Amino acid sequence: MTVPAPREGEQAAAMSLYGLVKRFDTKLAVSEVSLEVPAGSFYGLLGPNGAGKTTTLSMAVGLLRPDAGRAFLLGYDVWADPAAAKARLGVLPDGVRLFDRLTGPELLAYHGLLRGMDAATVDQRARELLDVLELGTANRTLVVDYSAGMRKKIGLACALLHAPRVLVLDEPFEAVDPVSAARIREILQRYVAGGGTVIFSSHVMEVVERLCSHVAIISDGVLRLHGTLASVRGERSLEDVFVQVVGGRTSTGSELAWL
Ligand SMILES: Nc1ncnc2c1ncn2[C@@H]1O[C@H](COP(=O)(O)OP(=O)(O)OP(=O)(O)O)[C@@H](O)[C@H]1O
Repeated sequence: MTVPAPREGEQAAAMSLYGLVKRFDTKLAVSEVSLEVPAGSFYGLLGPNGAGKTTTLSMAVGLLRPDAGRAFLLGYDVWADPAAAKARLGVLPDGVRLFDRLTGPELLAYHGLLRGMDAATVDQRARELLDVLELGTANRTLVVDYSAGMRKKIGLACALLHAPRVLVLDEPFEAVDPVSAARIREILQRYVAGGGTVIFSSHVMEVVERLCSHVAIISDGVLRLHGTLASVRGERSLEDVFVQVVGGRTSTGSELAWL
């Protein structure tokens, strides 16, 4: 496939995807997904379970090699020039695979070293992140012993540590308590107001409706709708649009009658 070369740097879209395809055996998980995420947007990727959100985002950030298509991050080819792309990117991956035999501060220090940051900056930012995300009291706990929500939060801290230009977050609010969710929303809103771009996947319409400037809806590996929140939603609620686009089985009223 011929792909127009996106502009690099300041003028580039935060993320450009061209015809991404991924197949697992006979299952076509992602089918020709193309998407442009404007710099400075708060972009929500919506879809039902198994729609292909994680697979798409994994290919977009260089964690899963596409069968076809290309992904650009701020104009840098994620697969051909991974160092340039990944230097500008923070990722909270699905399932948050972490080096979990470390404490939170150790994990952040390790991430900082991998990113080539100086120790004093890492130390100062790590302290702030642990404090803001209310992980400071668990400083001596190994990440392996963290709860699911705490793992999400330390994963987010790792993604933020090097102050990336673009954040890609897989279900950042999943398993997180309401107080922490509010804190995370606040951090992300401030980050976008400061010029950053957030792309995140979610099932929660209310969160997407509250935060996002743009949304995309994916189902069965196909991008069904995308654009600004206002253009996708129109006069309806996002949930109505989602249900209409994604479809789903209609209740007969007699299911699970034995229950
Ligand atoms: N490693 C894998 N091997 C085989 N099939 C896979 C693999 N990863 C994903 N799939 C399949 O690809 C499809 C898309 O999965 P994906 O995890 O991208 O969906 P999702 O939209 O993130 O779902 P959820 O909201 O439930 O997390 C699903 O049918 C899933 O079973």
